[in-house]
Amino acid sequence: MNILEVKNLKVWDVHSEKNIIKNSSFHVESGSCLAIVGESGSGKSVTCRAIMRLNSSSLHQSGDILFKGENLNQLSEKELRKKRGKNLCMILQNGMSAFDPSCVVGVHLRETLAEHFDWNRNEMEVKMKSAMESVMLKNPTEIMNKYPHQLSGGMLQRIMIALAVVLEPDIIIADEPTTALDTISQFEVIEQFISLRNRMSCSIIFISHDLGVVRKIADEVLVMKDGDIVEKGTTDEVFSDAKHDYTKYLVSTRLALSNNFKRIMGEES
Ligand SMILES: Nc1ncnc2c1ncn2[C@@H]1O[C@H](COP(=O)(O)OP(=O)(O)OP(=O)(O)O)[C@@H](O)[C@H]1O
Repeated sequence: MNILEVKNLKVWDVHSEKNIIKNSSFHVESGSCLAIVGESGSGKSVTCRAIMRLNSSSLHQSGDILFKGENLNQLSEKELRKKRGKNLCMILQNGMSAFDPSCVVGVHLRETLAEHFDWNRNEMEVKMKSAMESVMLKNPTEIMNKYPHQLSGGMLQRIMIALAVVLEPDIIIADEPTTALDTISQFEVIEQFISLRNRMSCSIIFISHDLGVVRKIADEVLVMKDGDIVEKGTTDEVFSDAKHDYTKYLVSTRLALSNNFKRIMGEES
């Protein structure tokens, strides 16, 4: 069953009249992970933000975004707000931008949970603590009393994943969630995504430049170039039998890069 079906999505800039997403159609199966790959500027983030209807107001969009059969493109902003977080949850590149810098993270977490659940403060803290421990964050109480700038990028990403564990969304959209992290934190955050996938039955849309990670985490891959989907298929198909020249190029150059990286790190290629 498809949890999300995007049909004929078009996004354009009303000022420049540039077509950013030309005519995209794809689906996400329940419980599966779809990776979106493609060069910088190909339209990966705009596609994901269009699903959540979070693009800036100068970008207009048309088409159908069917979430469990309901067209998100036709909901009012108020109706959609109820779905963001609880049904569709977005984890961004930079954890710092997701948190309010003026309050400790516990306040932000409680405010988010209060929008969706009737839990009292104690119930919220118990659930958040257990979720934070499950993503290997030690001392959750201490962390909840810190401001975002007092925590590392990797910790903030893991707090976002812990929040997703508590919210139990149907779909998590992760837009290059490890780009801003150092190699060790990247590895830890990816491990948490894989464990999240295994524990929860949620679906994931995962944008990444790292084809090594995509190969590890995704069931299906969608390749974008200049606002078009040039290829889609299962991860095995795309990596072993790419049809489009651009995908072949991407797979050969990116895997060569990651093999080189492994060699530098002293690992087998
Ligand atoms: N608010 C905006 N107004 C106008 N153009 C935009 C806006 N946001 C994105 N774009 C343009 O849309 C195109 C696609 O951008 P997008 O951020 O989706 O690329 P991307 O594939 O996610 O790239 P990256 O991998 O670098 O994040 C780019 O040409 C970008 O300049």
